[in-house]
Amino acid sequence: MDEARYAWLCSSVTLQSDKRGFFIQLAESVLESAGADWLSKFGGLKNDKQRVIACYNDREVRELVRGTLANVQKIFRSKNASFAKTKREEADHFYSKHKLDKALQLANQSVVRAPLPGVDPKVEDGLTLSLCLRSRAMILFETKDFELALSDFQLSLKYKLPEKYKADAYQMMGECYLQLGMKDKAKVSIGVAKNMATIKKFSFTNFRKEMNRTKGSEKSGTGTDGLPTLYDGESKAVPCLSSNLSMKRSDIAGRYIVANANLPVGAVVSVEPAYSSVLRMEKHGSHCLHCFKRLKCGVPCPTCSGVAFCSSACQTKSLTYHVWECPFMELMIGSGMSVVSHLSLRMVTQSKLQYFETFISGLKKPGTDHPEPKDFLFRTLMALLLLQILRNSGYFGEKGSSGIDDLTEIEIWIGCLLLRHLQVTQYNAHEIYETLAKQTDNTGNTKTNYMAVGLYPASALLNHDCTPTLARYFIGDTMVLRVERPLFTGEEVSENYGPVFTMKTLDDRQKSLMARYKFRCICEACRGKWPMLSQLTEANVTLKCRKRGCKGTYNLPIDQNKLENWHCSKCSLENRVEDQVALYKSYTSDYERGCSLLVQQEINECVNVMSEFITNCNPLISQPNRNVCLAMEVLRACWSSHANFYIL
Ligand SMILES: C[S@@+](CC[C@H](N)C(=O)[O-])C[C@H]1O[C@@H](n2cnc3c(N)ncnc32)[C@H](O)[C@@H]1O
Repeated sequence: MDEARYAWLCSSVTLQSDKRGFFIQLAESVLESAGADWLSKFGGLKNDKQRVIACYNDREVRELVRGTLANVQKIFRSKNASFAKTKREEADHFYSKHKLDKALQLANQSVVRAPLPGVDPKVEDGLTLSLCLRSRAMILFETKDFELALSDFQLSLKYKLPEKYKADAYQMMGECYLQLGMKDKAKVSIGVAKNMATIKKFSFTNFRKEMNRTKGSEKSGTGTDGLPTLYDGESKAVPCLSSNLSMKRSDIAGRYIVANANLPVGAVVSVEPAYSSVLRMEKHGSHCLHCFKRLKCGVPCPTCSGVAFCSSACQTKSLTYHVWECPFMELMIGSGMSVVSHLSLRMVTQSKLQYFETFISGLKKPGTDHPEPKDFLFRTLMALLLLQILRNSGYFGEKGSSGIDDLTEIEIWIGCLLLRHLQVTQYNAHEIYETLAKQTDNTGNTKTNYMAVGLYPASALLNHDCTPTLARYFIGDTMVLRVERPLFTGEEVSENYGPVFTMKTLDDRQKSLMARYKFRCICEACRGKWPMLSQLTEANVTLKCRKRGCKGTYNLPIDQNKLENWHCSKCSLENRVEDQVALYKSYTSDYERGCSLLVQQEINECVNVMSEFITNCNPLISQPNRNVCLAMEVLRACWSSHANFYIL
């Protein structure tokens, strides 16, 4: 495939990931009907405002664009009380037979589809949701998931659980609190249950016994946030980065980050919550829409059946953006838009219109020029599609227009902002993933599961290197970066954008970085044409000159019977090869010990041993080295087990 076509494909998937979506049809029809002259005129426009207005108003494209946008309507997976009731009854049936897995699966379906109280009064007096939540809570109580059971009982009460079930619900909640070690809350809950006139079977004597049994085991209600702390505190200049990093600029590579102190392996140099992040649409059924935690049983969205949350707290936090997006979710899926496009929309929906109005004037500057008019045209059309969703959702309130009327000034401005987001997110968004491990596997083999994308303004300042200096993992949508080889004052601190030299050929790396990020990589691995891991053997060892700071190296001969001392070609110093080889052998046995620790699941000790191995090897041998590469891989896997980690 020629380079231009490859670049176009790489760029277009950042906009539209599903080829079958209607967006691509719109974009291609506009391209065809507009003709070459209009496209060339469009390519010459100087700013985003002109581009948005041209695509919406120009005679050559107006009918087609507005005609398609007129079809942007609320399409989402709605609630269905009768369906929810049927699923709940099936769940109850399996619960009574003690088939709890099946019961929970059906109860989950019932909860997601049940409408809010009163929406469909014909079915169970409009109270199906509370009944579904109650049924699921009973199942969860039986499976000893007391926290989840408690949350479902609470929600069932919030959603108007019928009187006759209330006393039971409070009693069960009391039991849940007790099991969770929260005796004070248990007392209150049981007290409420006791006072309810309808209570029949509750025995306060039993409760007292339980209270005494759990005496002294009170757990605190809150935990720490589980985030690691930054090495040597936070930088004042770039929040979320360690104080040992600073930003520099170069003509070729723009802004980049350097170490302003020596940094050991394992130092945490960035802990950054996402400025904005979006769950991939494929994961809506399995992960919390807001924090990306895996769902065992989701808290439903009050309006749609397409997404779920791990807790009421996440559901509440999502209200800022999900109210605008929720009614259009199926339309967005049908359009085929990419998660990066969705992220561009989320960067608007997560804040109120008034927030953007405060810096309108700042964005009136001309947008950046783009070399490819077709790419720009497609991005502008996507911005208009996202804008139309906002217009029809009521986001603009009285400042907006409707349908396919002319755009108001503020709508044009938000259209420009969306277009700006669509341009920058493709270079700056990070994939967010979780690590999957098999319960039965003790080889340390894990799989990464790509769940979401996020924007991290501080960490996005890091440039790419085909041999990363940092390992990256996620806790929720917070990104953590850790040093994975010793770094010295003044050295560049880099990330890896995907193509690592161990896995991809030089040609593939160069092609994909150019197509996707528009730069030619000149890192050490690229300049030195380093072989991939599959071509690196244990016998490939390059020794470093022992003089501090000297860059001289020596390739150790494969036949180690003929070892001779070597003179550095840079500084002429004589290096005692036998000493160096003996040292390397002793380090290699540490590496092997690290591998067996991994197999024994001694993660912390494994991290210590591998970190020491990499640190020791650093002054002795140079990259590429098979064992060092593998040790870095092991470190990445171990660290990510503290993060979004899921055992299958
Ligand atoms: C996430 S940004 C990194 C920060 C960027 N340098 C800046 O000034 O905002 C990605 C962009 O940085 C540039 N970049 C990243 N790594 C580079 C490298 N190794 N050499 C040259 N340019 C690079 C490319 O323009 C790329 O699209």
